[in-house]
Amino acid sequence: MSMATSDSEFNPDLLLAHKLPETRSTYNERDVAIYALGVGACGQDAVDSVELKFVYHENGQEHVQVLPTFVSLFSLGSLTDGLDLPGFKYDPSLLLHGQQYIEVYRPLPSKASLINKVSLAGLQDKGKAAILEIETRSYEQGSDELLCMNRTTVFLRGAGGFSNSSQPFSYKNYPSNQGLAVKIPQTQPSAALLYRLSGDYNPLHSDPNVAKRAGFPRPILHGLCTLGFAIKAIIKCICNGDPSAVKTISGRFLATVFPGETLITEMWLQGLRVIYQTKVKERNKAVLSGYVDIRGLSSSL
Ligand SMILES: CCCCCCCCCCCCC/C=C/C(=O)SCCNC(=O)CCNC(=O)[C@H](O)C(C)(C)COP(=O)(O)OP(=O)(O)OC[C@H]1O[C@@H](n2cnc3c(N)ncnc32)[C@H](O)[C@@H]1OP(=O)(O)O
Repeated sequence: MSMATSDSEFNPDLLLAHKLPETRSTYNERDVAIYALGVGACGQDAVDSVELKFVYHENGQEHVQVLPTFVSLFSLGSLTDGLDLPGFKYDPSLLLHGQQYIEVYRPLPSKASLINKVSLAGLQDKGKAAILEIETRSYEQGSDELLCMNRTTVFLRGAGGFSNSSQPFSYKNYPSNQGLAVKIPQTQPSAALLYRLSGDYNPLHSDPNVAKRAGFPRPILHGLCTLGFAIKAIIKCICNGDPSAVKTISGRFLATVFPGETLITEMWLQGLRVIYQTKVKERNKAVLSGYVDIRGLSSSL
């Protein structure tokens, strides 16, 4: 099935000039802790000395620390209701999260109100699919300080072929240049049901009938949940548990994960870049790969 518009309807100039609406995000210490639990913090040990600070702080919840992948939630506001892009049609039930790129400019406060400025960062025609990239820059309300940036790549199955020409349409407004093995605890069968409470209520992750219509035998795990598990493991193993060491996160979702599967993340340190790959143990299948740039190395490594 192709949801692409006909060539005459597709006008790249119109699409690239299209302004996307700003969104707002407000969160507090409770949201921070629910997110951390959703990506498995303290999942194996309720008093884990590295992970407890993401969920509870002895000096009060205002001191709870925020995992860097928490910022990925700020990109959802513009995406969950669907985007209205002129001359571009797609079937939302066939959408998959393809990649996520994150820059964190300073550690996030335990509660904040943010203004998210959203723009179209890329669009590619891959024939059988279209790839759409949405950039979200999040500013703290009041100080107007830029805290973080997310670039979300959505893989729209069946929406390719819209630029019927010898050179398929490809637009990107950003530069293209942007062994240690660790076992991450098995995800719980309820992992997606807990993670959705952080704000991504897409029924693909909870409703068996919606999952079947999208071509899956059962609901699949959120890509950003898998990313949260992987980056948390890197913080634990490479950053000595310090979430503020993380500067940039990049990940591509290679294959779907089903809640309850065991995730194993392998990581390799190259200077201040950690290259990582996450596999599902039961199927020996790579499901996520990417890199994390860190600010420095702790002396205990
Ligand atoms: C208009 C959009 C509005 C959005 C509205 C609602 C959005 C809601 C919120 C947004 C967040 C997204 C929703 C969240 C959903 C999920 O979490 S889904 C779960 C996480 N994701 C996955 O499980 C996906 C796992 N990956 C796959 O299943 C496959 O990799 C794939 C994406 C289906 C692609 O496989 P395949 O069709 O076999 O592709 P290829 O033939 O290998 O490659 C074709 C070209 O596409 C490029 N490519 C391949 N994979 C990706 C990828 N993950 N990201 C980006 N690009 C990819 C590949 O390089 C090929 O390009 P060329 O080399 O140029 O040919």
